[in-house]
Amino acid sequence: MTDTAASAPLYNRVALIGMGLIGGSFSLAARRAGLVGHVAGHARTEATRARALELGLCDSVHASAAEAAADADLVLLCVPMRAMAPVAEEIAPALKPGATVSDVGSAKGAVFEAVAPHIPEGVHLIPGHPLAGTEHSGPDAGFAELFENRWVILTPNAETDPEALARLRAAWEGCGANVDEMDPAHHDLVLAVTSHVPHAIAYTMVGVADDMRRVTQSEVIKYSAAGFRDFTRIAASDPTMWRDVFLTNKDATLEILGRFTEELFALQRAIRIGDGDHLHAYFTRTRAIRRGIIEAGQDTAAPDFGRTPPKPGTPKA
Ligand SMILES: NC(=O)C1=CN([C@@H]2O[C@H](COP(=O)(O)OP(=O)(O)OC[C@H]3O[C@@H](n4cnc5c(N)ncnc54)[C@H](O)[C@@H]3O)[C@@H](O)[C@H]2O)C=CC1
Ligand SMILES: O=C(O)C(=O)Cc1ccc(O)cc1
Repeated sequence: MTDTAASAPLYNRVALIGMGLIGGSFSLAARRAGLVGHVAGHARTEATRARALELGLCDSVHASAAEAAADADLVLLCVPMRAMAPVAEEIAPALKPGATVSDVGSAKGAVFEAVAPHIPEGVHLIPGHPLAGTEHSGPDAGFAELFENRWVILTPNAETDPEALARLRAAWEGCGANVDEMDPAHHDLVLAVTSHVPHAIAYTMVGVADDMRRVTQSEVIKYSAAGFRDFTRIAASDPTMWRDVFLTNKDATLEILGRFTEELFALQRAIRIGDGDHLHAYFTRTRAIRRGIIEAGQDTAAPDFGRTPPKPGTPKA
C-alpha cells in the first residue's frame, strides 16, 4: 500500500452517497492508501454529516446528493438497496462525462435495474458488492481494515469500459480486497445461499427464542452457547438494510428458502420417526463439506467476519 500512496490517486474526486459502515470504511481505507483525492460526502441528516467530517470520512459534506456527485470521478452509492433508485435519479443530471458510478449494495440484479435507467450516456455504471460487514451501522461503525482479505464482487457487462473497470478493481484492491467479477443473477443466487437466507434463519431463530423467553424467563440468553449468540449478533443487523435486501433479492431468496424448508421438513420427519440413519448420513455429509472448505484453505473470512473495529491507535496485525 505504501507504493500506491506515493503515486497519483486513482480518483481525484470521489462522492460518497451514504456515509455509514460501508461508505465510511471505504473512505477510511481508500484515503489511508492514497487512492483518492477529495472525498465529498452526502448524508441525509446534519448530525451524520457533522460526525462524518469529525471522523475524517470526507473532506466536504453536502446536504444534496447531486451537489456531492458534481464533478466526481467516482460516485459510490452506499445507501440501503431501495434508496439506490431515488438517489440515482437525483444525482443523474450532476454526473460528469467519463465518471464511474458504482455501489456496494447486497443484491446486484436490482441495483442494475434501479440505477441503469438514470445513468447518462458517457458515464460508466459498474455495480459492486464488498462481502464484508458487521452488524453495526452508521458513520461510527466504519473502520479502514474492513475489506482486508475480503472479496469484492463486481458485476460488469459486455458494454463495460475496460479502463473504468480496471480502475475500480484497483481501488478495491488498494483497500485490501480480492476482486472477482460475476453475472448479477449468479451473484444474487450465491449471496442468497451464503448470506441472505442465513440472516433470515438467524432472525427467525432469535424470534423463536424470544417467544420462549416469555416462558423460561432469562434462561434462553443465560445458557445460550456460541451458535445462538452468533445468531443474536446477526439478528442485531440494521432492520432497514435487511428489509431492503430481502425485498430486492426476492426471487433468489425465495428459491433458497424453499429448498431450505424442504430439507428442514425432511430432518423434522427423520427426528419424528426416529430415522437415525438419515440424520447420521446428513450430518456426515455436512461435516465433509466443512472439512473440505478448511482443507482447500478457503476459510479466510469466517473467524472474524463480525469482528469489532480496532481501537484507534491499535497497531495493524
Ligand atoms: N452492513 C453490512 O454488513 C453490509 C452492507 N452492504 C450494503 O451496503 C449498503 C449500505 O449499508 P451500510 O453502510 O451497512 O448502512 P448504514 O446504515 O451504516 O449507512 C447507510 C447510509 O445511507 C444513508 N441513507 C439511508 N437512506 C438514504 C436515502 N434514502 N437517501 C440518502 N441516503 C440514505 C444513511 O443516512 C447512512 O449514511 C446497503 O445497500 C447494504 O446492503 C454491503 C456489504 C455489507
Ligand atoms: O456481519 C455479518 O456476519 C455479515 O454477514 C456481513 C455482511 C452483510 C451483508 C452483506 O451484503 C455482506 C456482508
